[in-house]
Amino acid sequence: MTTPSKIHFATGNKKKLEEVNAILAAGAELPFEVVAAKLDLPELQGEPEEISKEKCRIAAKLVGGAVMVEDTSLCFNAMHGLPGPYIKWFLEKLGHDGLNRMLAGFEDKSAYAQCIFAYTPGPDTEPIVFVGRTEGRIVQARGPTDFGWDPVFLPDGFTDTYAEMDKTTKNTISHRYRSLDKLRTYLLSHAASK
Ligand SMILES: O=c1nc[nH]c2c1ncn2[C@H]1C[C@H](O)[C@@H](COP(=O)(O)OP(=O)(O)OP(=O)(O)O)O1
Ligand SMILES: [Mg+2]
Repeated sequence: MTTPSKIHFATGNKKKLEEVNAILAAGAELPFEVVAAKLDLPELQGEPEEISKEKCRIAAKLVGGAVMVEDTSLCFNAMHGLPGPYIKWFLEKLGHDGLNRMLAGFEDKSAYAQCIFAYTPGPDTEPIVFVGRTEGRIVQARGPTDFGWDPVFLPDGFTDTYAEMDKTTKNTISHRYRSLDKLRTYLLSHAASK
């Protein structure tokens, strides 16, 4: 289906919106407009791809048009991918120190950040998903604490945590960048020819 001229990015998270805007602004000019829709979307459970799709269906009904949403997971390999999509509650209840303590009994501190964008051109179309992952490990909190679990995630190949690094660096290596870049490529390839 041809990419519409206007797509809503539905989220309740200001920091996500800032990153999405920055990532899109750093790329080629887009033949469509992305507008923010501040929605309080439910925290669903299940497989991450299904969560993103269902979130997208709900948002598309609310907005009544083309929508993109994303759901972000933080997955501990020692725990076979948990907390995964439930990281929001673990972070809220346990804090950065508690996330480290969860891994105290394990040698393996490796983890990956995963973002799954889901997009639909409208409420009657099945959403499609784009998975982006960044591998790393869980460390003691370092850096500003203004965005979620950024202080405890050290991406592989870096000495700075997500929180410590420049925003522009995070936005070229992050789970969110990798997922959104795939969605952008898809949307561009389906745009009406100019
Ligand atoms: O890059 C990130 N760096 C650090 N923390 C992050 C990041 N991205 C999401 N997060 C946090 C927010 C929430 O505690 C959980 C994901 O839950 P998630 O449902 O996807 O986000 P949310 O409820 O804040 O916003 P939304 O309205 O889009 O669902 O991880
Ligand atoms: Mg959420």
